[in-house]
Amino acid sequence: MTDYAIQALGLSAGYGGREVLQDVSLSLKSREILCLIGHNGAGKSTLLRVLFGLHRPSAGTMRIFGQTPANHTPAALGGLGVALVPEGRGVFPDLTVEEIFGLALWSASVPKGEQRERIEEVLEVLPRIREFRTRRAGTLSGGQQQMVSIGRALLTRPKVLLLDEPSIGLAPKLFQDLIRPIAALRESRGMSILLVEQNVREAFAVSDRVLVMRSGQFIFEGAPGELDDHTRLMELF
Ligand SMILES: Nc1ncnc2c1ncn2[C@@H]1O[C@H](COP(=O)(O)OP(=O)(O)OP(=O)(O)O)[C@@H](O)[C@H]1O
Repeated sequence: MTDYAIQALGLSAGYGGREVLQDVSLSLKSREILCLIGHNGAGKSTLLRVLFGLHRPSAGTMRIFGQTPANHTPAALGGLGVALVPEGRGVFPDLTVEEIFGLALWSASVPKGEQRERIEEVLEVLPRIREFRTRRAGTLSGGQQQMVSIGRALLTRPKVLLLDEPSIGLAPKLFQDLIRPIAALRESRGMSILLVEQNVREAFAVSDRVLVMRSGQFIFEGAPGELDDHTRLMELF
């Protein structure tokens, strides 16, 4: 068994002939929390979409726990244990939280007899969802919707969680309340997490390693403590 959750080598990707990711290589260790930061448009979301099979790279290879996905689709990557929580939550506003979870369980082909247990597992991590599970997602606050979005991803029991800017629209304290129980899944469930964030203070507090991206390339890799000096951080942005 390899020690790496993700090994990506030489990934390039873009849109309509414009290259956004340029020969990017990244490794995420098993049980590691890696924080990816960078300015708007640097290519962070594109990288997550490539890693989840939503966007096909024009070059490069990927292995998940040492295995090459059979094809470059979310079904194949999901089958190897990868889940993405997209930027902007993406919850269906007219559906209740229970319906959203039901749909996620159905599309992941989780047998009926196991569905209750899966939901209970998610409620253990994010207990506040219980209070609003019968409400339509469109009536929930930003933080509550973010919990639903993360909860939906956890229902598939991922081994690798890709989180795209979960703090957007949340007050720092709310983000802290959200990210800490997710980060704890590394210990309790052996999960590996790739966290794209702008809220560096809270994100660094839970991360083992930081990558900084600029114009589709990594320009820094190191421990969060190396960027405590904000002047350094500003130079990199
Ligand atoms: N579907 C798309 N079609 C065309 N161009 C796109 C598409 N999605 C993203 N881009 C472009 O690709 C570049 C990288 O975008 P991406 O969303 O990956 O950056 P990001 O680092 O996640 O930015 P942000 O922090 O603003 O979310 C940007 O120039 C963006 O305009």
